[in-house]
Amino acid sequence: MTLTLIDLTVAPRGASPLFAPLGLAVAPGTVTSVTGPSGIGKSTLLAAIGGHLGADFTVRGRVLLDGRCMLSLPAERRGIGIMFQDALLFPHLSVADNLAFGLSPAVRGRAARRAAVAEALDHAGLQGMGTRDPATLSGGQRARVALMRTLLARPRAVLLDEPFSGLDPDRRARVRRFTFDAVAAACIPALLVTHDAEDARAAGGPVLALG
Ligand SMILES: Nc1ncnc2c1ncn2[C@@H]1O[C@H](COP(=O)(O)OP(=O)(O)OP(=O)(O)O)[C@@H](O)[C@H]1O
Repeated sequence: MTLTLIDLTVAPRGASPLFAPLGLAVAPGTVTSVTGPSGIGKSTLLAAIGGHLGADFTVRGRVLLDGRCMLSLPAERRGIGIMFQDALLFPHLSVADNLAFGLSPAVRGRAARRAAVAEALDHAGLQGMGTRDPATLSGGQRARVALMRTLLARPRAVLLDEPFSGLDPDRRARVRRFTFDAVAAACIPALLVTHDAEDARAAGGPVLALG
């Protein structure tokens, strides 16, 4: 699965485009970083790719996933996962139920779904914590649950919007490694919006500087 942007621009209705036309190919399992000054349109770019932009924006150009054009599809048919800064977990659901919520409907049957959630907990280093209330987890643990929840939906690409910015430097480095490894294991393309040069370096892929 490759994510390709061709001459992509996004403009608030009646205004000029936020950034010059973008061209980019993100290979499966790799992370391309998106940097740029505040307000240049990084989050708006991700929303446009994911299909979450309101009608007050005009998107031009093309977004392809394995050659298939995404822009005419609604968000739910694009299969593109998004993870935001301070990714929120549902406070009224246990950690395991938060993960189950993200799980793709393609995983059928109670036993298979339970096994998939247990595997995700294992992966996130949270064995035995499925019954916990998310509020009792550390910031790093919550970030890992949020990432696993995004990946359990089996997205065909993933967009990460400052997902590490709420974490202290030590946790940040560990969650970052975990995230990039998970993207590689899922073999899907990822875009990472970040203000942090260390994030971009650790991502290992090209850096797209807007503005
Ligand atoms: N509904 C809207 N109508 C017009 N302009 C908007 C609307 N929503 C956002 N904008 C503008 O679009 C621009 C891009 O915002 P966006 O949040 O994508 O920037 P960003 O690069 O992600 O910034 P930051 O790094 O601060 O998160 C901003 O200048 C913002 O003021």
